[in-house]
Amino acid sequence: MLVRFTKMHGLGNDFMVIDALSQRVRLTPKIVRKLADRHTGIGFDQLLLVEPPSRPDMDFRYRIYNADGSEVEHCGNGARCFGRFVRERRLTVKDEIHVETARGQAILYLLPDRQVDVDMGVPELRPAEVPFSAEQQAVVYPVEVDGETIELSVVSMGNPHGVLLVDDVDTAAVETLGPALEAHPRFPKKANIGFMQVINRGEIRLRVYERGAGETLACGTGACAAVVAGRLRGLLDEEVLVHLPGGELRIRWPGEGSSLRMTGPAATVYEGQIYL
Ligand SMILES: N[C@@H](CCC[C@H](N)C(=O)O)C(=O)O
Repeated sequence: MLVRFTKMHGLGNDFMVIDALSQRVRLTPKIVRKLADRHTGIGFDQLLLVEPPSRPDMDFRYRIYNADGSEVEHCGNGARCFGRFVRERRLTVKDEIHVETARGQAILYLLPDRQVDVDMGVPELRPAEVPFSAEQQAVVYPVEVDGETIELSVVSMGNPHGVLLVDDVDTAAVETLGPALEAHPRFPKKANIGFMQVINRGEIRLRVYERGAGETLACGTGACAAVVAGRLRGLLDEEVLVHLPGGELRIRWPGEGSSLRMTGPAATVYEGQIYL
Protein backbone atom coordinates (compact mmCIF):
# COMPACT_ATOMS: atom_id res chain seq x y z
CA MET A 1 0.00 0.00 0.00
CA LEU A 2 1.56 3.34 -1.14
CA VAL A 3 0.72 6.10 1.35
CA ARG A 4 1.17 9.88 0.96
CA PHE A 5 2.42 11.71 4.02
CA THR A 6 3.70 15.11 5.16
CA LYS A 7 6.68 15.64 7.44
CA MET A 8 6.06 18.52 9.88
CA HIS A 9 7.41 19.92 13.12
CA GLY A 10 6.43 22.19 15.98
CA LEU A 11 9.64 23.67 17.45
CA GLY A 12 11.57 20.58 16.39
CA ASN A 13 9.09 18.08 17.89
CA ASP A 14 8.61 16.23 14.60
CA PHE A 15 5.69 14.41 13.03
CA MET A 16 4.73 12.21 10.14
CA VAL A 17 1.19 13.32 9.25
CA ILE A 18 -1.08 11.04 7.20
CA ASP A 19 -4.40 12.00 5.63
CA ALA A 20 -6.67 9.00 6.26
CA LEU A 21 -9.66 10.84 4.75
CA SER A 22 -8.57 10.36 1.15
CA GLN A 23 -6.59 7.12 1.48
CA ARG A 24 -6.96 3.84 3.33
CA VAL A 25 -4.34 3.38 6.04
CA ARG A 26 -3.97 0.51 8.48
CA LEU A 27 -1.45 1.09 11.25
CA THR A 28 -0.14 -1.36 13.84
CA PRO A 29 2.39 -0.58 16.61
CA LYS A 30 4.98 -2.52 14.59
CA ILE A 31 4.40 -0.40 11.45
CA VAL A 32 4.57 2.83 13.49
CA ARG A 33 7.88 1.76 15.08
CA LYS A 34 9.28 0.90 11.63
CA LEU A 35 8.27 4.29 10.20
CA ALA A 36 9.66 6.10 13.28
CA ASP A 37 13.15 4.66 12.81
CA ARG A 38 15.43 7.62 11.97
CA HIS A 39 17.89 5.39 10.06
CA THR A 40 15.63 3.02 8.12
CA GLY A 41 12.24 4.80 8.17
CA ILE A 42 10.92 8.37 7.98
CA GLY A 43 11.86 9.24 11.57
CA PHE A 44 9.62 11.19 13.94
CA ASP A 45 8.66 11.67 17.58
CA GLN A 46 4.93 11.14 16.85
CA LEU A 47 2.74 10.08 13.95
CA LEU A 48 -0.58 11.90 13.40
CA LEU A 49 -3.43 10.21 11.54
CA VAL A 50 -6.17 12.57 10.31
CA GLU A 51 -9.60 10.93 10.12
CA PRO A 52 -13.25 11.96 9.70
CA PRO A 53 -14.98 12.92 12.98
CA SER A 54 -17.34 10.54 14.76
CA ARG A 55 -19.46 13.48 16.06
CA PRO A 56 -21.41 15.98 13.92
CA ASP A 57 -20.14 18.98 15.96
CA MET A 58 -16.48 18.18 15.16
CA ASP A 59 -14.52 19.00 11.97
CA PHE A 60 -12.00 16.15 12.17
CA ARG A 61 -10.64 13.50 14.45
CA TYR A 62 -6.94 12.84 14.75
CA ARG A 63 -5.04 10.01 16.36
CA ILE A 64 -1.58 10.31 17.86
CA TYR A 65 1.06 7.57 18.05
CA ASN A 66 4.39 7.81 19.86
CA ALA A 67 7.55 6.60 18.13
CA ASP A 68 7.36 3.40 20.22
CA GLY A 69 3.98 2.54 18.60
CA SER A 70 1.76 3.42 21.59
CA GLU A 71 -1.38 5.45 20.92
CA VAL A 72 -1.74 8.53 23.17
CA GLU A 73 -4.42 10.97 24.26
CA HIS A 74 -3.12 14.44 23.45
CA CYS A 75 -0.24 16.28 21.81
CA GLY A 76 0.19 20.06 21.90
CA ASN A 77 2.76 20.51 19.10
CA GLY A 78 0.88 17.87 17.12
CA ALA A 79 -2.37 19.84 17.45
CA ARG A 80 -0.74 22.91 15.87
CA CYS A 81 0.77 20.83 13.04
CA PHE A 82 -2.57 19.09 12.50
CA GLY A 83 -4.23 22.55 12.16
CA ARG A 84 -1.76 23.73 9.53
CA PHE A 85 -1.95 20.38 7.72
CA VAL A 86 -5.72 20.45 7.19
CA ARG A 87 -5.53 24.03 5.90
CA GLU A 88 -2.51 23.54 3.64
CA ARG A 89 -4.06 20.40 2.12
CA ARG A 90 -7.34 22.34 1.70
CA LEU A 91 -9.27 19.88 3.81
CA THR A 92 -10.96 22.90 5.43
CA VAL A 93 -11.21 26.66 4.87
CA LYS A 94 -11.95 27.37 8.54
CA ASP A 95 -9.70 29.39 10.86
CA GLU A 96 -11.31 27.82 13.95
CA ILE A 97 -11.10 24.04 13.86
CA HIS A 98 -12.77 21.66 16.30
CA VAL A 99 -11.01 18.32 16.51
CA GLU A 100 -11.70 15.09 18.36
CA THR A 101 -8.78 13.37 20.07
CA ALA A 102 -8.56 10.30 22.27
CA ARG A 103 -8.83 12.65 25.31
CA GLY A 104 -11.95 14.45 24.08
CA GLN A 105 -11.64 17.56 21.96
CA ALA A 106 -9.36 20.50 21.18
CA ILE A 107 -10.11 23.82 19.50
CA LEU A 108 -7.49 25.36 17.22
CA TYR A 109 -7.29 28.94 15.96
CA LEU A 110 -5.11 29.50 12.89
CA LEU A 111 -3.24 32.82 13.15
CA PRO A 112 -1.00 34.73 10.71
CA ASP A 113 2.71 33.80 10.38
CA ARG A 114 2.11 30.03 10.76
CA GLN A 115 1.19 30.50 14.43
CA VAL A 116 -1.59 28.40 15.91
CA ASP A 117 -3.40 29.05 19.18
CA VAL A 118 -4.84 25.95 20.85
CA ASP A 119 -7.40 25.61 23.60
CA MET A 120 -5.71 22.71 25.39
CA GLY A 121 -8.54 21.99 27.83
CA VAL A 122 -8.71 21.97 31.63
CA PRO A 123 -5.82 20.23 33.40
CA GLU A 124 -6.72 17.32 35.69
CA LEU A 125 -5.01 17.29 39.08
CA ARG A 126 -6.74 14.41 40.89
CA PRO A 127 -4.04 11.73 41.17
CA ALA A 128 -6.32 8.82 40.20
CA GLU A 129 -7.23 10.64 36.97
CA VAL A 130 -3.61 11.40 35.96
CA PRO A 131 -3.11 8.44 36.75
CA PHE A 132 -0.62 8.59 39.65
CA SER A 133 -0.63 6.53 42.82
CA ALA A 134 -1.19 8.75 45.91
CA GLU A 135 -3.50 8.73 48.94
CA GLN A 136 -4.63 12.31 48.36
CA GLN A 137 -4.15 15.26 46.04
CA ALA A 138 -1.11 17.49 46.69
CA VAL A 139 0.87 20.17 44.89
CA VAL A 140 4.09 18.12 45.17
CA TYR A 141 4.61 14.45 45.93
CA PRO A 142 7.83 12.92 47.25
CA VAL A 143 8.83 10.14 44.82
CA GLU A 144 11.66 7.69 45.50
CA VAL A 145 14.10 6.99 42.67
CA ASP A 146 17.21 4.89 43.37
CA GLY A 147 17.29 5.94 47.04
CA GLU A 148 16.83 9.64 46.18
CA THR A 149 13.62 11.59 46.94
CA ILE A 150 12.36 13.77 44.09
CA GLU A 151 9.66 16.45 44.65
CA LEU A 152 7.28 15.94 41.74
CA SER A 153 4.07 17.72 40.69
CA VAL A 154 1.69 15.60 38.64
CA VAL A 155 -0.76 16.92 36.04
CA SER A 156 -2.86 15.35 33.32
CA MET A 157 -3.33 17.35 30.12
CA GLY A 158 -5.27 14.34 28.87
CA ASN A 159 -1.87 12.62 28.96
CA PRO A 160 0.13 12.12 32.17
CA HIS A 161 2.95 14.47 33.22
CA GLY A 162 5.35 14.74 36.13
CA VAL A 163 7.18 18.05 36.61
CA LEU A 164 10.22 18.71 38.77
CA LEU A 165 12.05 21.95 39.52
CA VAL A 166 15.72 22.18 38.64
CA ASP A 167 18.31 24.95 39.13
CA ASP A 168 19.61 24.67 35.57
CA VAL A 169 18.06 22.64 32.73
CA ASP A 170 21.46 22.41 31.01
CA THR A 171 22.89 20.28 33.82
CA ALA A 172 19.64 18.49 34.87
CA ALA A 173 19.80 14.67 34.92
CA VAL A 174 17.28 14.32 32.07
CA GLU A 175 18.95 11.23 30.53
CA THR A 176 18.86 9.23 33.79
CA LEU A 177 15.95 10.63 35.83
CA GLY A 178 13.74 10.98 32.72
CA PRO A 179 13.45 7.26 31.91
CA ALA A 180 13.41 6.28 35.63
CA LEU A 181 10.42 8.56 36.34
CA GLU A 182 8.69 7.86 32.98
CA ALA A 183 8.39 4.18 33.97
CA HIS A 184 8.04 4.73 37.74
CA PRO A 185 5.54 2.28 39.32
CA ARG A 186 3.50 5.21 40.71
CA PHE A 187 2.60 6.12 37.09
CA PRO A 188 0.61 3.03 35.94
CA LYS A 189 0.36 4.38 32.36
CA LYS A 190 3.89 5.84 32.46
CA ALA A 191 4.38 9.62 32.14
CA ASN A 192 6.09 12.48 30.37
CA ILE A 193 8.67 14.08 32.67
CA GLY A 194 9.36 17.84 32.60
CA PHE A 195 12.48 19.49 34.05
CA MET A 196 11.58 23.12 34.75
CA GLN A 197 13.92 26.03 35.55
CA VAL A 198 12.07 29.16 36.65
CA ILE A 199 13.72 32.31 35.26
CA ASN A 200 11.13 34.75 36.61
CA ARG A 201 7.34 34.81 37.15
CA GLY A 202 6.72 35.06 33.41
CA GLU A 203 9.46 32.86 31.95
CA ILE A 204 10.70 29.30 32.36
CA ARG A 205 13.17 26.99 30.64
CA LEU A 206 11.98 23.43 30.11
CA ARG A 207 13.27 20.07 28.90
CA VAL A 208 10.87 17.15 28.55
CA TYR A 209 11.62 13.44 28.53
CA GLU A 210 8.57 12.17 26.65
CA ARG A 211 6.80 8.90 27.28
CA GLY A 212 7.34 6.63 24.29
CA ALA A 213 9.69 9.00 22.46
CA GLY A 214 12.57 10.04 24.77
CA GLU A 215 13.74 13.64 25.13
CA THR A 216 12.24 15.85 22.40
CA LEU A 217 13.12 19.40 21.30
CA ALA A 218 9.72 20.60 22.57
CA CYS A 219 6.55 19.23 24.16
CA GLY A 220 3.34 21.29 24.07
CA THR A 221 1.41 19.36 26.70
CA GLY A 222 4.65 19.32 28.76
CA ALA A 223 4.84 23.13 28.56
CA CYS A 224 1.21 23.35 29.75
CA ALA A 225 1.84 20.89 32.60
CA ALA A 226 4.95 22.82 33.71
CA VAL A 227 3.01 26.12 33.81
CA VAL A 228 0.25 24.45 35.84
CA ALA A 229 2.83 23.01 38.27
CA GLY A 230 4.62 26.37 38.55
CA ARG A 231 1.35 28.26 39.10
CA LEU A 232 0.21 25.80 41.78
CA ARG A 233 3.56 26.24 43.54
CA GLY A 234 3.00 30.02 43.49
CA LEU A 235 6.02 30.66 41.25
CA LEU A 236 4.43 31.85 38.01
CA ASP A 237 1.97 34.44 36.69
CA GLU A 238 -0.96 33.77 34.36
CA GLU A 239 1.01 34.19 31.12
CA VAL A 240 4.33 32.41 30.75
CA LEU A 241 6.91 32.26 27.97
CA VAL A 242 8.30 28.73 27.89
CA HIS A 243 11.81 28.34 26.41
CA LEU A 244 12.29 24.81 25.08
CA PRO A 245 15.39 23.49 23.29
CA GLY A 246 13.52 23.94 19.95
CA GLY A 247 12.06 27.40 20.58
CA GLU A 248 9.34 29.27 22.50
CA LEU A 249 5.71 28.63 23.39
CA ARG A 250 3.38 31.11 25.04
CA ILE A 251 1.09 29.52 27.65
CA ARG A 252 -1.80 31.21 29.46
CA TRP A 253 -3.60 29.68 32.44
CA PRO A 254 -5.91 31.74 34.70
CA GLY A 255 -5.98 28.95 37.32
CA GLU A 256 -7.79 25.84 38.56
CA GLY A 257 -10.91 24.92 36.61
CA SER A 258 -9.84 26.97 33.54
CA SER A 259 -8.60 25.85 30.15
CA LEU A 260 -5.01 26.46 29.08
CA ARG A 261 -4.17 28.28 25.87
CA MET A 262 -0.99 27.53 23.99
CA THR A 263 0.37 29.61 21.09
CA GLY A 264 3.27 28.62 18.87
CA PRO A 265 4.40 27.81 15.34
CA ALA A 266 3.87 24.80 13.08
CA ALA A 267 5.98 24.08 9.98
CA THR A 268 5.85 21.76 6.98
CA VAL A 269 9.18 20.20 6.00
CA TYR A 270 8.36 18.04 2.96
CA GLU A 271 5.80 15.70 1.40
CA GLY A 272 6.48 12.14 0.35
CA GLN A 273 5.11 8.67 -0.36
CA ILE A 274 6.05 5.38 1.26
CA TYR A 275 5.01 1.73 0.92
CA LEU A 276 3.53 0.43 4.18
N1 LIG B 1 5.02 15.90 21.94
C1 LIG B 1 3.73 16.00 22.47
C2 LIG B 1 3.24 14.92 23.40
C3 LIG B 1 3.15 13.56 22.70
C4 LIG B 1 2.58 12.45 23.55
C5 LIG B 1 3.42 12.08 24.74
N2 LIG B 1 4.73 11.57 24.37
C6 LIG B 1 2.68 11.03 25.59
O1 LIG B 1 3.02 9.84 25.54
O2 LIG B 1 1.76 11.41 26.31
C7 LIG B 1 3.26 17.40 22.81
O3 LIG B 1 3.71 18.33 22.11
O4 LIG B 1 2.41 17.57 23.66
